Amino acid sequence: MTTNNNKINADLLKERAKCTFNPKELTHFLDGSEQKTLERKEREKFFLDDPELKSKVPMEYLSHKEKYEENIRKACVIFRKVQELQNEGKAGMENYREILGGQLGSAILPDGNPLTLHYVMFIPTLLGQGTIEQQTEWINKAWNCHIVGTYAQTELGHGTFIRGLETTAVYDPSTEEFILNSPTLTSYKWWPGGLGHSANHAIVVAQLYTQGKCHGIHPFIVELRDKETHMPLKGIIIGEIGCKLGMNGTNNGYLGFKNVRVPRMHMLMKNSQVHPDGTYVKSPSSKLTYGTMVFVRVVLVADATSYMKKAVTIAVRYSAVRHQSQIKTSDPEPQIIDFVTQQYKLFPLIASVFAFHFSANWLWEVYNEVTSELEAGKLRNLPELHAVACCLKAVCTADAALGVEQCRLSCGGHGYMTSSNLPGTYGLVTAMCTYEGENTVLLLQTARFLIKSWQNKEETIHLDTVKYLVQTEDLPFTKSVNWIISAMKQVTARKVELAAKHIDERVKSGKAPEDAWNETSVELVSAADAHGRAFLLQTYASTVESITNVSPQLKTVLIQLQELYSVNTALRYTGDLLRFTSCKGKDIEVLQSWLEQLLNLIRPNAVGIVDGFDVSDEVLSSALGAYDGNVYERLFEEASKSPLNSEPVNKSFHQYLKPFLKSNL
Ligand SMILES: CCCCCCCCCCCCCCCCCCC/C=C/C(=O)SCCNC(=O)CCNC(=O)[C@H](O)C(C)(C)COP(=O)(O)OP(=O)(O)OC[C@H]1O[C@@H](n2cnc3c(N)ncnc32)[C@H](O)[C@@H]1OP(=O)(O)O
Ligand SMILES: Cc1cc2nc3c(=O)[nH]c(=O)nc-3n(C[C@H](O)[C@H](O)[C@H](O)COP(=O)(O)OP(=O)(O)OC[C@H]3O[C@@H](n4cnc5c(N)ncnc54)[C@H](O)[C@@H]3O)c2cc1C
Repeated sequence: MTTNNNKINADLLKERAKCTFNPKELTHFLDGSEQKTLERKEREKFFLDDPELKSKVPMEYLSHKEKYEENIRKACVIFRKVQELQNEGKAGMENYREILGGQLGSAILPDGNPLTLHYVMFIPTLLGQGTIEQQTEWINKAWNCHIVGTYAQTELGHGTFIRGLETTAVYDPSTEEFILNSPTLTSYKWWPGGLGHSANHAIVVAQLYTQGKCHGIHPFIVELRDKETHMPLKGIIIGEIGCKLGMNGTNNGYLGFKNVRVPRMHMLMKNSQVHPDGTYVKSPSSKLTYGTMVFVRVVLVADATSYMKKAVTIAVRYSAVRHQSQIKTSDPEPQIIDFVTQQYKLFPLIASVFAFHFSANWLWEVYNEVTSELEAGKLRNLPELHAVACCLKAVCTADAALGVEQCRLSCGGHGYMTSSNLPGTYGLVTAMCTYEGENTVLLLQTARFLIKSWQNKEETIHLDTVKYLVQTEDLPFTKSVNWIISAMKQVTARKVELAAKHIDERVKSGKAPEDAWNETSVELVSAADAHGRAFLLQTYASTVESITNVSPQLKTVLIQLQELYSVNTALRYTGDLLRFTSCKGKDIEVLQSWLEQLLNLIRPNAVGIVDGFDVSDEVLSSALGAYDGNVYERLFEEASKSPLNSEPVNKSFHQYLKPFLKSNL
């Protein structure tokens, strides 16, 4: 998509003129500093200005096969450039976050990157699960892309219940090898990104058998394809799984094994080991095998934020440019952003970008702290990290998927155009609700931790993220963010208490604990969701309160957005507030009118705030969302790229339509 620098849309000019703060200051705040903004822009330029990373034809007009071929071409260019950055000593986490994620990554490869799994799961698993010797052997090869890997865990029959995986790895002490097999159709690996035709290695998660005993699932490094010819190696059955709702460039694959032998040292042995004679040494915690999933859940919260930033930027700018209908018959057609229902659709989404951003930062820091502790053999904080990562991943990706769809709907018919980039963005975001742990399943993991926390009150008081469960009180209603936070905590605590009580009652009535859990699971999911909301609200409030290094103008906007996020959350949970706190119907009316006031306060700054997100036109890739607001020109320009418009009459007219018309004469 080209950028028209000539003319800025008059409505956008007006919007920018009335903005009460400096959007650049917001950009620096979100990036972390002015220097970090410069680095990000330099990085974007480094990738986006490369002619090799531009497509001649819009990707959506390519066939499935062509799409893959174009994607892998670009992915190789991207990774070569990533290596260049590495060689210049610029291998920071931000490079990977942007080039693999929803910001820069999805601009260059809007249908997903077939090599993402190499960096996001293959290398992290080698680092997290390999011994020092294994890392020495594999990391350099992987890091320098002498090999390309993926993470093959999910099978046709099992994605969630990984203890039920069926792929087997049986140890043979006579050759000191593992023999991998796929004993059933349902044991075939199914889904791994890049597995179809890109990766030549995989971390394969399989049931380990040694000395006649199964020891559960473990990770193995398996070479899949010949280094030179790329042909599948003997005993490897491999292919691509076909078209999906979105992400059709990620080359997800299937994989089966027929007596594939790998050396003993191809089992990643940092946590548990198999000795040459077949003796098995147990891991200090079987859950350490699940470590890569925790890492990805943590980074997905930040990634969901990037997609939301893009979608709301598109929808808000478009809403400022688009005129439709009438508010007063005497007046011209208003900008659709002046309809309060439109503001209600979009402004809470703007606010949620900040909520996600602050929680994602918090989660990343805590993840790093707990990972250092794990390295030192301290496992104490892993359950709490797992619980909070599960619920933030679930809540933020679910909200992001709904939010992107809301943005699409808010753009009316033009939002349905591929060239708005909202359908494609939805395709990428909705997948996040399923991969790396299906959201309901993850909420149930958090619920498990909440129930245990409720039952062990003495310990819970020392756990930062859940101590409120045993400390909450039902404060009298006030029109304040503090009341909303305490009320949402109260809602969560009462939901956890009730769920615990109902499990207990079911067990007492003779139900097995597992059945009692299942029968209570709707309540459990709801409690975990509320916990996620309370966490987002609290983190938002603590972060905004601690900000001292911004101008009063920006601080005012940040507070308004925080208030909007809080009030909107409270109104989404009206039923729960009335049920579990002493607030009354009239208090809900106060919240409703507060929400309306906030929409009105944010209205003049809406375009300024999304400008402050600083998503460049190339990254936005949207006819509706570009900085200049020349929406209609861009829609036409994109339509002209349709291959059908390359000739005035398509040959099918003579072949089908004309004979049909004639036959009706
Ligand atoms: C070094 C280079 C770095 C560069 C990287 C840069 C990265 C930047 C990237 C940014 C962009 C991001 C772009 C991302 C694109 C990503 C594409 C991803 C593609 C998708 C991949 C996948 O989907 S991989 C497959 C994922 N699969 C799953 O998630 C499966 C879900 N299922 C499970 O997790 C589990 O099976 C389960 C939790 C549902 C149940 O397990 P199990 O039955 O064994 O457990 P129990 O329920 O019995 O629980 C037992 C006990 O263990 C606790 N527990 C469970 N899981 C964990 C865990 N992970 N960690 C810690 N503890 C765990 C559980 O709570 C129980 O505890 P109790 O104390 O007994 O209650
Ligand atoms: C785009 C994409 C990319 C992926 N990439 C990879 C990859 O690179 N590597 C890899 O290994 N895997 C990958 N996956 C697989 C992914 O991790 C799984 O699809 C995911 O973990 C969900 O598992 P499932 O498909 O078996 O769903 P299921 O578990 O079958 O879920 C179906 C339904 O059952 C419900 N359900 C299941 N168990 C429970 C329970 N215990 N309690 C309550 N409800 C339950 C779920 O909530 C859901 O509603 C990918 C998936 C997608 C969509």
